[in-house]
Amino acid sequence: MSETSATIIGAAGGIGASVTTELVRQGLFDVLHLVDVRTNVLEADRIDLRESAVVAGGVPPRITVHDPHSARELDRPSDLVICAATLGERPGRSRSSFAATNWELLESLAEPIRHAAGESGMVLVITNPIDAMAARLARAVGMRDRIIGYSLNDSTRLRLAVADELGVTPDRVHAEALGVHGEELVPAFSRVRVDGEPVELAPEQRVRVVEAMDGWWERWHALNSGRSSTRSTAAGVAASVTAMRQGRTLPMSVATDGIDYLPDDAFVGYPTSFAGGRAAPDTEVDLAGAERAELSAAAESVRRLADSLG
Ligand SMILES: NC(=O)c1ccc[n+]([C@@H]2O[C@H](COP(=O)([O-])OP(=O)(O)OC[C@H]3O[C@@H](n4cnc5c(N)ncnc54)[C@H](O)[C@@H]3O)[C@@H](O)[C@H]2O)c1
Repeated sequence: MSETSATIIGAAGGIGASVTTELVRQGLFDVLHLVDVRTNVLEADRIDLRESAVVAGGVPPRITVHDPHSARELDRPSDLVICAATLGERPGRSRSSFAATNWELLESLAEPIRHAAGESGMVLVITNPIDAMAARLARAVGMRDRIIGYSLNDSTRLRLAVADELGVTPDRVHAEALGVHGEELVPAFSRVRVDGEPVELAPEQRVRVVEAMDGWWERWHALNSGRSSTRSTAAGVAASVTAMRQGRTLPMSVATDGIDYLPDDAFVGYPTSFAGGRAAPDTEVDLAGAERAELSAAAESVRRLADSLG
């Protein structure tokens, strides 16, 4: 079997380092290419990661370290390119307020990303605001069906909120939060399942669940921890890698092409199929009319934000 490899851009940051640690812990790739402007941090991490794999009883992956410029010279493309690079995000500000600065950064990284993904690699955008960043990146490098935005944390939070409301453990709950990552969420109440069976939440229960979801960012930033959600994101990225390999469907931000009630040229959180190594909205999914309308408005917002980025 050929070697599996991933490139992590922004690998020295909170999210990049946590994701890398989880990929090593779960032994998901044979080769990891770590990319950041802070290569000294990556060199230290390389030593630590290799030792951690040995302590855990596994075989360390081959780890290479690059600055963004030398990443253009990677000799073989990766199966997965993860982008978690950012500059100067201010705590407490909305995700969309980072759009201009982060797009300027991602635009400068577009060529290394395209090169690292080659002809068949997937690109997972974690940098916020993910939907607009994915939309702009797809306009810059093409490969729309290989770019996805990482929004799984929204669905995790919805599962927790539904579980709390129904008094069950979250492992029994299937729930998908669609729409704009974090800011214009569309909880797909029509698709909530407990133990695989459809469950209808009463209107007042839905209100409480929506309040729990909408208030997450404020509650998190009020703690002033200086951290982003490194553990859940790392666990979610590792779970996404496994789901992609198995060709399963996951709620992620995906190109809206093929969904007739959504605008073209946008990205939005939607049940995403990974069959055949490509990301596409799952056309079997049938949402309630109100959910479709909210999703359409969310996708319009993403398209407008992406258009505004020059
Ligand atoms: N999608 C999600 O669910 C989710 C969850 C948490 C955080 N995020 C987002 O992930 C991003 C990263 O967050 P973080 O907490 O790790 O930030 P961070 O500041 O800790 O890390 C960012 C890293 O990017 C690196 N970087 C800057 N310029 C670079 C360049 N030109 N090339 C390569 N690397 C470069 C920095 O050196 C730094 O190591 C943010 O946009 C954050 O909002 C998304």
